[in-house]
Amino acid sequence: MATPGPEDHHPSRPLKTCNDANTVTVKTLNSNAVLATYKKFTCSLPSSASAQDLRCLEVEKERLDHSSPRGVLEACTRGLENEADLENEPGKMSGCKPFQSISQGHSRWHRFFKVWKRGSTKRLPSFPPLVPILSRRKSRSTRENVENDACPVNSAWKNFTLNDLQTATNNFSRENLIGKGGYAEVYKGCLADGQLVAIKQLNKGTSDEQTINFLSEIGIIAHVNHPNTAKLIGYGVEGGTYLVLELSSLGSLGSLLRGSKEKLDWRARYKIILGTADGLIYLHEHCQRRIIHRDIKADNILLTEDFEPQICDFGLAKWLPKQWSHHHISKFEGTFGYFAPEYFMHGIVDEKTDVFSFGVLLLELITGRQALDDSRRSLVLWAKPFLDKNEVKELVDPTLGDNYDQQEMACVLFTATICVEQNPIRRPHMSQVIRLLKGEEKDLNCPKQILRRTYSEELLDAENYNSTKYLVHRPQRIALVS
Ligand SMILES: Nc1ncnc2c1ncn2[C@@H]1O[C@H](COP(=O)(O)OP(=O)(O)OP(=O)(O)O)[C@@H](O)[C@H]1O
Repeated sequence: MATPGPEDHHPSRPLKTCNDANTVTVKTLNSNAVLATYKKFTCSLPSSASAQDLRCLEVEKERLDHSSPRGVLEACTRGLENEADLENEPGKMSGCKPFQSISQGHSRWHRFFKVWKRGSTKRLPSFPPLVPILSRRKSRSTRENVENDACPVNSAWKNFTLNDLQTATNNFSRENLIGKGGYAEVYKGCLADGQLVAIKQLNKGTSDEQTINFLSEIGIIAHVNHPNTAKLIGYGVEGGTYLVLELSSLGSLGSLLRGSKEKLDWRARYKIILGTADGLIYLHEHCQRRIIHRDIKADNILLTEDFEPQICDFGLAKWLPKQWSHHHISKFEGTFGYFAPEYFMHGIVDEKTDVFSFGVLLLELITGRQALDDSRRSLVLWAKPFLDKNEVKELVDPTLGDNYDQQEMACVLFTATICVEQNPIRRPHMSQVIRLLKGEEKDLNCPKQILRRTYSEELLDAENYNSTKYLVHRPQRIALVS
């Protein structure tokens, strides 16, 4: 099976539209829906339900699941509504002032949550309301739970006024523009106390889309705290939606790889590789929630002055409840060149889709080439024949010359090879990846035997592999397809 390129189009897949050069959103075409009650949906999904219906179910599951960003935000909305209700009832709020840390921006947040809520309701035209309608007189303890456990707003974050942000960025001058993505423009800023920051202005799409992107990203970043993930300092909700992050002074790995690569010697590259792997292990395995980033790419790896990588852009990230083997999505977003085949072909999202993207990133760092070249050819397809024959000289970035540690290079090459395996089962988990990168995995020379240990030979046949088998052969976990 070939790695899908931008021109490939699976006959059963929806049409795709481009937001910018390489970032795509593929909109699902709605077919005739067979709608069932929620109960029916949860017991057995009707085979004739459209992708849109299934997406609706996914949204509702997320709303019910307080471990998902949408669930968290829904809980917040209820918290705010209840708070507002109680505020209208004199005496009910005594001694309890929820959301004090954001009181300044309260009405704005309240409006945000309303818009967000409207956004998600819009996607549920045919479903009965699934979230139990809570008593308008909720107990104080329930309200506190919502505040303490669910609200994504961290009290350490600062709520910046528009004036603060304008002053910091010289009124968002072009000279301060340091990055552009599919959803946002990023400006360098200097705060009143001298701290250098990156101010991400989410200004693409409709205002509802901006709100949803903002809340999705903030809902994930609230739970992320690792040396290799981007740090949020605060936010702004006046005159737009803004995230204020610590500035990574070297910018993105993508911009360094596209520019002159002198700075990127092998030591720096190997450090970036190990740090990014650590960040991903944290997201997948050690974070409070199981987070799939979904858009690992060179542009989303920021670098501090000493080349410490920081994974950024959690706009597409997903929380996966522990008991789900994977998530099945019907709206494709991400970046061509980094898509895992099962994501592109079947909409499957799990840790292994991030592992594939990480493998592409490794190839970029080894070769100095981009995930898609100027004629939009895939780096994976270019590299495969050389990887198979272990033709190191052909693969290694000419700007490195012979200035690299051969042992480290061998480990990185091998890891890249198995990370971009077509069959996700053959790919390692991130915790295996780090051991492979450091040369600590014992049986480095016969990895396929190690990786095969829990699955049948048949499943390892990439040619015959398909998503149905993938689901059927993972019975220990519930495959929730939405
Ligand atoms: N904290 C930061 N420090 C320095 N540069 C940054 C920072 N955050 C973002 N950037 C720059 O801005 C660019 C765009 O940022 P980001 O990827 O978060 O935007 P986006 O619109 O969400 O992108 P995408 O289209 O990938 O979703 C990055 O590639 C990087 O060059």
